Amino acid sequence: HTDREEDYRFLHSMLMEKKLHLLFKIHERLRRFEKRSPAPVLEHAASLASELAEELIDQGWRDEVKELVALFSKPNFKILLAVHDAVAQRDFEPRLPPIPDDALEDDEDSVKIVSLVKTKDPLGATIKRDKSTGAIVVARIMRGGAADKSGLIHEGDELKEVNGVPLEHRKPKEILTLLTQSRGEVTFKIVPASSKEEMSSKKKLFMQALFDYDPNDDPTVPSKDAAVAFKRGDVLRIVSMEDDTWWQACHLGDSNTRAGLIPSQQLHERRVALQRPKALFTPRRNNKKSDVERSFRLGRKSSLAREAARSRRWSTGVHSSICPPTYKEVIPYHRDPRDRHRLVVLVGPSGVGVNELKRRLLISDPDHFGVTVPYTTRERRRQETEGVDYHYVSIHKFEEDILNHRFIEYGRYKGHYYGTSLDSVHRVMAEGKVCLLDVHPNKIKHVYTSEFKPYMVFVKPPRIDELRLTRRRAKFICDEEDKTSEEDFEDMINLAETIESQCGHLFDKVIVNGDMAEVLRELKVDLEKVEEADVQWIPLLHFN
Ligand SMILES: Nc1ncnc2c1ncn2[C@@H]1O[C@H](COP(=O)(O)OP(=O)(O)OP(=O)(O)O)[C@@H](O)[C@H]1O
Repeated sequence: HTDREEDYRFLHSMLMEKKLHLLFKIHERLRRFEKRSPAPVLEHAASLASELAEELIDQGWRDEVKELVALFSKPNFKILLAVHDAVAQRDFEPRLPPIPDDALEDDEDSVKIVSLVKTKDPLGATIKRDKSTGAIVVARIMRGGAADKSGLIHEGDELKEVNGVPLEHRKPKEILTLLTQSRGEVTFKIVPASSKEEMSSKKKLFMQALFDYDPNDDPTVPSKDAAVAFKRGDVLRIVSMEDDTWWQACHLGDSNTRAGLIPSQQLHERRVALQRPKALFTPRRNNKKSDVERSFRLGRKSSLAREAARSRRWSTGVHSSICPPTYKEVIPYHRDPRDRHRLVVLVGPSGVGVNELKRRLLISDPDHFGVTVPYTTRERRRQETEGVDYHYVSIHKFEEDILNHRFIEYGRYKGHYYGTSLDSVHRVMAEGKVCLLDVHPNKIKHVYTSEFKPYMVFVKPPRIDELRLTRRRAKFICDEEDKTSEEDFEDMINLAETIESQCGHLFDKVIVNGDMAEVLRELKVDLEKVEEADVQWIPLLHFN
């Protein structure tokens, strides 16, 4: 922040600078071309240009020819072509030195000399001491790393020397130091493993991480440099599952194609099991009244509906097998613009603000978003409209639909049925809109299908102090009577924990509903990103 005029003037002149605009243009072009992965057509553009210039001189002196020859002679253009050729010839890659003479004198005919050039990246290999023979062997080769790319070092190979230093009687730690300290060319003397089967898995396997992992916080990782950090929701391409404890994976969206170590599902499950299981939490209070299910309404609550919402509490019986979230197998989905939008499902503990978020999203873009119209058996009120507020049906019809499994969920309140039917979701989707639906965690399975390909959003309360502050402030602004008690806030937080621990693996996005404006913005940006993404990641489960 500044008030100084000269700063403004500087900023203004910088933003008006033609060079800056050109840089942006180049940046945009590069981004566009990057997606096409262009390959050079020829490797000697510079010499071609000079040959052409010479020939053109003999072609007479038409204006176009003159212009072209002048262009060819410009230093900028020449440099551009030289850079092009360097890239095309991959001239930037380091050159390997000749093989040392003494290597050829070795009488062990099975010994192999391998020279690799080490950049600042690690070599992409881990070593261990073979317990039976005492030899130093290559334990793992990271897919895509320098060692792997060379194709010359394999798992199980015995390392005899590094840069002429014999490794006999050396500890793996000492060898690691030797390797880390070496820069540029590194020469290995290797006894190749007798026979090693290459892992050849034609099928690509993608896993979405359901937890955050940072190798820097993990004292048990075999090599921090060789490991891959990731966040919940990131997609990893698994390249090897041979090892029970450490898988190898590439981080998608990362320009680095080198594979690294990630904890296997088994390892992470074991680690979580050693921690105190949160899922065994029992809520402090019993539910006040019967579990009158969902609020089948959209707009601001009428006093009656508010009363219903207060008496209603999510059932804590969120039944699903308790297994810690690790990875979820996903497959790429390229949405055709003619395809229906994915269903957006919002889940959260009662009172967290699921309906409020849904309502605001809808208001923000009613042409894009749509919500289902609930069914009810109660009488239509004077100000209500059929098909807008509710679909009014008879008890007989409602019960028939229950038997025919037409409801995603339904409940009874003051003797009347209320419910959301699958048909109403279809209707919104058929209009070409993004259908926003809120469901009880127990009912997720009804919409967790390949047809709906739901994008699951978990709406979570913020920490108690922020929850208290935001809710009370909102009540104050709306001049509403504040009946939300401290216990309600605590229940909400506890229930959110239960839902997350039991259904966390189903959620694509977790959003903390603190400041409403901020949350709305975040959710909109997220939903836009999902829609615009070239590839969306859908759980394989949807297709089973
Ligand atoms: N971020 C927020 N800041 C302030 N107040 C909020 C926020 N989110 C929701 N609220 C308020 O909290 C109350 C409960 O929200 P809402 O009705 O959307 O909850 P819900 O999750 O749909 O619960 P229920 O299923 O019980 O209706 C409403 O008065 C709403 O305006």
